[in-house]
Amino acid sequence: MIERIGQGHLTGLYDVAAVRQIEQASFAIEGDSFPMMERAAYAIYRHICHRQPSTRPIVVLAGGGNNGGDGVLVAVLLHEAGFDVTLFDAAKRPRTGDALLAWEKLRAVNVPVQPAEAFLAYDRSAVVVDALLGIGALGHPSADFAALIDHCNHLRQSGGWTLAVDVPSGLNANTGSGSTIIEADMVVTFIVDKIGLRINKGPACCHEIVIESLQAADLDLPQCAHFLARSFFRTFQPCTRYGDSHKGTYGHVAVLGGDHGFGGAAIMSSEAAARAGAGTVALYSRGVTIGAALCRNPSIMGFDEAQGEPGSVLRGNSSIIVLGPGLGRLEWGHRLFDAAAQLHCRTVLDADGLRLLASKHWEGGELIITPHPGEAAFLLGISIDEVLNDLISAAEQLAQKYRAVVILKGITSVIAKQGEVPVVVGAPCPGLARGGSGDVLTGIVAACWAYYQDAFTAAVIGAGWHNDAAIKCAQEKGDIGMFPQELLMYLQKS
Ligand SMILES: NC(=O)C1=CN([C@@H]2O[C@H](COP(=O)(O)OP(=O)(O)OC[C@H]3O[C@@H](n4cnc5c(N)ncnc54)[C@H](OP(=O)(O)O)[C@@H]3O)[C@@H](O)[C@H]2O)[C@H](O)CC1
Ligand SMILES: [K+]
Repeated sequence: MIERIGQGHLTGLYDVAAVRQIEQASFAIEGDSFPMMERAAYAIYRHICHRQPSTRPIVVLAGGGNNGGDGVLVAVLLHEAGFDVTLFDAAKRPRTGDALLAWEKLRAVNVPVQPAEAFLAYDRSAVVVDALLGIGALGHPSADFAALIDHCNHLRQSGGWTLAVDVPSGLNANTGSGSTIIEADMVVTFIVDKIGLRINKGPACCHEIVIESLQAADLDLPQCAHFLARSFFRTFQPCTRYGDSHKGTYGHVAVLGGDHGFGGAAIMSSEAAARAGAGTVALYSRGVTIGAALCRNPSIMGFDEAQGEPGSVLRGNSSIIVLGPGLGRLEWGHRLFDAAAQLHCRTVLDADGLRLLASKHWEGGELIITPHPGEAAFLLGISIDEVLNDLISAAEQLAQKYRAVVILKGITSVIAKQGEVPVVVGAPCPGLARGGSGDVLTGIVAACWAYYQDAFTAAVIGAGWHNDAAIKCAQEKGDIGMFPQELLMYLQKS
């Protein structure tokens, strides 16, 4: 259980196997599977009516499976309501089961149908309903499907609007991976929220996700992860100050690092800890870095390495150490890493600190580690593709191997701890794709850990808060215009 986050804010993310189980249980209760397909189609139809003018042309791309079946029934509903709808048929073999029943309905009302290849010449600014592939897709889309997906994305770039049925075609609903994927303005996903929509490439292809439960059976199945939506930060202020508090109430963060050439990383991390509300923040670094840090932010305490040992910057063993930003891989960094381990304080470990963790045994305090997929691959001794193809498992393996709370960074981040359901946080923010974003994250997470005693809570709230502030910052400054340290000014903006 995560401190401060009510269960209502954490929603379940499921894999395809769980969806199939729920589907089968629902069909058994209802004694028929077609009514659920009809409810799916009606849900899509309602969203289109709500979002798009009835004068806009609508294209339905329908595959041969049940995802295509949903699309076929949507075309029927739209046609009956007077929309200008054309269905492009991408089935490669005769339809069967529910998909065939849907097709017979379409034939009965004479919806205009064209072969899928004709879509490649379609150039109107339309609403496209993507019903090519759903949770039954196997592997990458075939070449002809990939061409349809590319053309759909091209139309969207030129003013189209795309709604994906259940899953954007080309996206693996379990792993969030894919080569050619539909970019959907809206994804109407059925029964439960699916893990692949929320991790890896999923969030970048699903601009808005709506879950339609379709009155499915309510089974208590294991969740792959929980999801903490950004909306949590609309009402939750992570570093609330209380009237009767003092600086000691909010803990102490000590950033150790910033070797020659990398001073900025340690400066950003310490500044982030201060802005995120740690009671006191100290930076232990090279003299030149300390000078620059104090010029930027005199509220931190700067300790030149010439003045003493790293331990001198702690305030008792409840201090939080940040180790990694600007640590470097030279002898200086190695010494600092060994010295930090000896202090036995709770430690947030990132960047070069993770490289050292892979080669040295950590006998220090409790750890939060914050690898990106490349660092995770290195720490686990596997390839980056293996990490990306199962981010949840990679995060869990790291948590177990290093006995740490893990923030596996990506478009969204996966937070894992042994014995806890992993949590996915965040939403795409291209402005974060630059050096320094991770340094700022470590400072924010350290500050959160200084006032929430629980590491998992600090990691979840810290990672989500960093992402939320970054999105607000990018909205004002632009993805290219924002510097990582500038997101700190948005930590308290509602
Ligand atoms: N009543 C219900 O069953 C409901 C189903 N819903 C919707 O159904 C889909 C899942 O449907 P399913 O038929 O299991 O699978 P899909 O339609 O997603 O995919 C199967 C078809 O796709 C072809 N396929 C598979 N992989 C590829 C690929 N890599 N490239 C191209 N084509 C591919 C496959 O073709 P074959 O030649 O292999 O037969 C099938 O034609 C679910 O997502 C929902 O949308 C609703 O939940 C409502 C109730
Ligand atoms: K689809």
